[in-house]
Amino acid sequence: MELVVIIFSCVFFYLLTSLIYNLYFHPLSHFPGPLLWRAFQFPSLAAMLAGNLPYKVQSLHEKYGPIVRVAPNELSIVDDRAWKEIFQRRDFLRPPQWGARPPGVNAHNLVSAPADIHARFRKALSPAFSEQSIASYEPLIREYFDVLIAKLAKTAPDTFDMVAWFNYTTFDIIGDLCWGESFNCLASGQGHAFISVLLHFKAATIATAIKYYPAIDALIPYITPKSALTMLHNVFDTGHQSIQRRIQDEAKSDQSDILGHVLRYNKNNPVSLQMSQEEIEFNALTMIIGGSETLTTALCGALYQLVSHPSSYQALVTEIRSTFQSEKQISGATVKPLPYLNAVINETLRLCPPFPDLMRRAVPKGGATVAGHHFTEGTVLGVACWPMFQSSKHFSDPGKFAPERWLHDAGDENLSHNGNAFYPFALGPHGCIGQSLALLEMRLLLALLFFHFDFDSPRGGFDWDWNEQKIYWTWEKKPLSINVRKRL
Ligand code: HEM
Repeated sequence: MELVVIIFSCVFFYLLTSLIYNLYFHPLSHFPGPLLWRAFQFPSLAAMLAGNLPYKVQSLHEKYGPIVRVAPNELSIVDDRAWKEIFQRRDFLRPPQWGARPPGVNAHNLVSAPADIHARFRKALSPAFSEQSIASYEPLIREYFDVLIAKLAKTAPDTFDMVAWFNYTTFDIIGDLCWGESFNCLASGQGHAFISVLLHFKAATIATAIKYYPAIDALIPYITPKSALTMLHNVFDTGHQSIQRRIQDEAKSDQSDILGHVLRYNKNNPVSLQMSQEEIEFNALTMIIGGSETLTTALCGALYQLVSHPSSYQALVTEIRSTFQSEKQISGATVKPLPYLNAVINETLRLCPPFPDLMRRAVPKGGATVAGHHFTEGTVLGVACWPMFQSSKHFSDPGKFAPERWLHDAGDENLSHNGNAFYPFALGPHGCIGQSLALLEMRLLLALLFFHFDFDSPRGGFDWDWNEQKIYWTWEKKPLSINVRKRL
């Protein structure tokens, strides 16, 4: 009994002193935010685990202004200067809780790597993401898009869950580019068992939240169900075997895909600059996750918004069908300059950003000045696309889907955008490595779809709002039922 009293007293004393320190003596104590969030870590973690954090952070910015204290040592910033001041610096790294590696994995990936290893990875991967290389992937990408179009055309008019079909497409493509093997989802019309393991973002947020409590984190290896670890190891094993098969396949040695570029880079560089086999495997997995779910979100977002906004839908259809008389004319090069298509993509990435949540970085040694404030080493600064892109300081009528705001001759002075606030792919050394690939895929697929088909929603509108969906780093997407008809 006495021991219990001692333990409770210690916990109470610890919480009380933390509260007093965090509220009155912490270097961030003068920044505004709700009392419990300023005092303790758990409110922001609870919002994250409930799938509400970006929405909550947005409402806090509306109440408290451009800088909000969202945890004792963490600020969220919607001042547009923060993008460049944080993300263009190589020494601003993700806090340790956000770059953890799965149990049993020794290699780093782009997300977990310290600055020097990260720079080595980006150098080794850069040939695979040059404009020239991306253009060389187009025939492979086009093959998958043609399969998707054939599948839709086969039963159209019909209703499809486009979340599933976009998922099949993006996974097949990135699997082929990174592992030299497709997941064959499009051909089979079914998801791959492996994909559902990769898309356990909810579980990943739980694992991250636990990292904030080292005592509980230490117990994780003992309390994690064996089945979960087995599933994870199967994923790594599948990746290992696919990459081995690809390396040993003589016929594919000159193939232009992401893996091919990395293998050629290794061949032509000293060991100190190369990526090890384990590093290639872990990074390939990272790119498979980063290069599929993000694109699925963006494509679903575009379809959701266009079907919900008939005048924007019509403007896009007119642009595509008046530019192209035959499908053969549609290519990466011919879709790139289309103004309305690009405006739709920007507006989609603003209202349905594939990474809506806080991107956190720790202030490096020596401190740093961001958004006019000086911060000491270790302070965590976060920028989140959702509250940044929903801020009326940066976008007029921010909740409205209005691709016209991105056109030079919008004809509506009330629609504006602040380009300095808009980095849906982030920027700098940790910015999205796949940005050009993503833009190629989005432009090409949307152009092909709107060239071939007409779309609408089954009940004349969706009975749910995009931003009702929960967010676990990315959106937990509801099925997107769409009527697909061949164009008249
Ligand atoms: C619309 C599509 C996409 C969007 C909006 C997007 C957005 C982003 C953002 C915001 C980041 C920075 C995350 C952070 O700093 O925490 C990022 C990083 C990354 N993205 Fe993308 N992405 C997209 C597509 C892709 C594709 C197609 C790939 C394929 C390879 C990819 C691979 C990656 C990787 C590997 C990183 C980590 C980069 C690093 O830390 O050096 N992404 N992406």
